[in-house]
Amino acid sequence: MAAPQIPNLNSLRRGRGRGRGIGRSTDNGPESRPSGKDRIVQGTDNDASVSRLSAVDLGYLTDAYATALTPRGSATRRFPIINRGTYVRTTAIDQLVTSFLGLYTPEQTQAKRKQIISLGAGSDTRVFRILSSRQPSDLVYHEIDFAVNTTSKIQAIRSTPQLQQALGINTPDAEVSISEMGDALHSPSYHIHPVDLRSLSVNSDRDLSTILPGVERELPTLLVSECCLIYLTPSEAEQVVKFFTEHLFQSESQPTIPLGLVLYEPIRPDDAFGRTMVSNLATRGIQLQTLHKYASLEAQRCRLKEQGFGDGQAGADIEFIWKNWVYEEEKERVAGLEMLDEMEEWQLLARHYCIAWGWRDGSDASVFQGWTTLKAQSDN
Ligand SMILES: C[S@@+](CC[C@H](N)C(=O)[O-])C[C@H]1O[C@@H](n2cnc3c(N)ncnc32)[C@H](O)[C@@H]1O
Repeated sequence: MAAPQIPNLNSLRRGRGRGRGIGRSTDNGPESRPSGKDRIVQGTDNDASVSRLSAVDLGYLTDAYATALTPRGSATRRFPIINRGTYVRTTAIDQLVTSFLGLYTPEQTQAKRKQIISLGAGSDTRVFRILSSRQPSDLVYHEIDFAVNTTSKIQAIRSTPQLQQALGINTPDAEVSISEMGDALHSPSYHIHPVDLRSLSVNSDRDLSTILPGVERELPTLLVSECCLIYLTPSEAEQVVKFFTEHLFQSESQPTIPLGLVLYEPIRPDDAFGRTMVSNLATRGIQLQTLHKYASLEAQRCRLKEQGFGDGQAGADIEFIWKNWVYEEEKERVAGLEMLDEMEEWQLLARHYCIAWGWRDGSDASVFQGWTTLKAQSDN
């Protein structure tokens, strides 16, 4: 990239960016005029970042980037059961992601490049944790969210050298561009897209490179929906997944690309705890729209199979993962951080959230090999 096009992240201001052809992001469907419901959904990211910071501050998680990505003044100590839930959810998804990425060898980065696309990434810190440990990068990481949330994230990146360093974009010659509106960011290993997922349609006649610039259609790819698709209607959520399985990563001219999906979402809405969970969220205007359709682990596995991940589907609730994925020593460490005397409440809460994962091997069965060894839950 020629020097005059390289923006300085510290001095860039809204509206002065000189992005490489990244225009104003007004063409992404329903988000141009956010409804009240959309605003509430966008605001759920705040809850997620505050919970993450609470778990970090108390020693559950190590995450050097959580403070920079939580709105100033909003740090709050969560209840012990919430902190433990955040710990299990984060470390379990980390485990799935690490297994997908495989061992890091700086010499072979080009040969083994992979791609992650995080749906509704909000202020998630995973990209900073991963890229800071894989330089030079063997990974292209994409994050999609509403423009309001991508703009805040980009503002945090602009004002925090530590975040820029993690992304490898802290040097004067770094190839990075930010859109005029300050809502899209593109660099060799990291892209932030201000896109309403509901605008991703298999019937779109738009040039794919303009919808999600930087996506490499030939790389083994992992989609992550950490509490995101649940806010869409069942048909919208299905359309989003189809966009990737049938449109972006499927073409007659290339062998099928290895593709996986990791979901984290609530389940079991129909028992007493589930009903209370749903009605508590409803009082805040939050509706978990796919919850009844994918109400059990079995329903999640069927969903994955039907929606293009035919080579493997598995899932487990958070309680199962705590019991079966966390080593005894680590359990003791975590249990020692805070008194958790509401054991029954923890179990109830943890049984109402799950992680489900599914994949198709495509041209390379080794990509998701590691997932076959993870302990999954066979019941409902
Ligand atoms: C509960 S937050 C989770 C954030 C992040 N994945 C995490 O776990 O920390 C849900 C996120 O999904 C995003 N989201 C929900 N519906 C979306 C849509 N239609 N398009 C883009 N992003 C969406 C919200 O804006 C929000 O940032």
